[in-house]
Amino acid sequence: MLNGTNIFLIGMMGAGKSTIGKLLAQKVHYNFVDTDPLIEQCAGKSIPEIFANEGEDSFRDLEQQILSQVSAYTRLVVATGGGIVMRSLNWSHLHDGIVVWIDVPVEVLYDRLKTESEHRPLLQTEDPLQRLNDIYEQRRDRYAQADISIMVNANETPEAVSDRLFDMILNRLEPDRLKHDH
Ligand SMILES: Nc1ncnc2c1ncn2[C@@H]1O[C@H](COP(=O)(O)OP(=O)(O)OP(=O)(O)O)[C@@H](O)[C@H]1O
Ligand SMILES: O=C(O)C1=C[C@@H](O)[C@@H](O)[C@H](O)C1
Ligand SMILES: [Mg+2]
Repeated sequence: MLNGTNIFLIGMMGAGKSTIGKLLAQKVHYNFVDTDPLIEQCAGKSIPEIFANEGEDSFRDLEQQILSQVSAYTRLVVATGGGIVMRSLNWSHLHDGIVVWIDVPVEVLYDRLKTESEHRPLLQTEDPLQRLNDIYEQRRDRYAQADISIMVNANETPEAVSDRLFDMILNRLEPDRLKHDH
């Protein structure tokens, strides 16, 4: 049904790409990969260290390289970094697969991230909520280029999101599936 086509999860930091990606991979019997830890392994340092020592452009170069390598494989659910959508070249790889935007209100993102914001270099600022709003505005049009958008509210568990997403993917691939069920 999926024919090995990769599924790429995009969206803001804290949207749940890594959490939901693992659950979705189990449901579709795919392997799960996450570009952020792959970048850390490749660089031999943490993302905050890469940002601090080499700067964001170097991080984005590594991100582009890892995405290109990952895209050579099939049967993957790929959790991406929140900023991967901003390089146009990355879209040539993303569009080889099914792209899913996990869209979460900025206030919910802020609630989730405020206890672990030290791991997100882009939130090292006086007003992280404002910063999240600014980033969302800058990226919204790119995220909206996804094949599937799923809006997630504050009360929906990762399991519920992955169940709903699974149905959305099946319905996109086989729009008549529900009719055949009856
Ligand atoms: N549906 C959800 N409900 C409640 N908490 C969630 C949900 N999804 C994710 N979380 C929590 O939010 C935090 C961020 O989730 P996660 O790391 O999966 O986001 P991400 O999109 O991969 O972020 P990043 O781009 O920074 O890697 C984690 O603590 C996770 O447990
Ligand atoms: O939104 C972003 O630009 C980022 C999100 C994280 O996944 C990491 O890729 C990194 O912290 C940058
Ligand atoms: Mg992640």
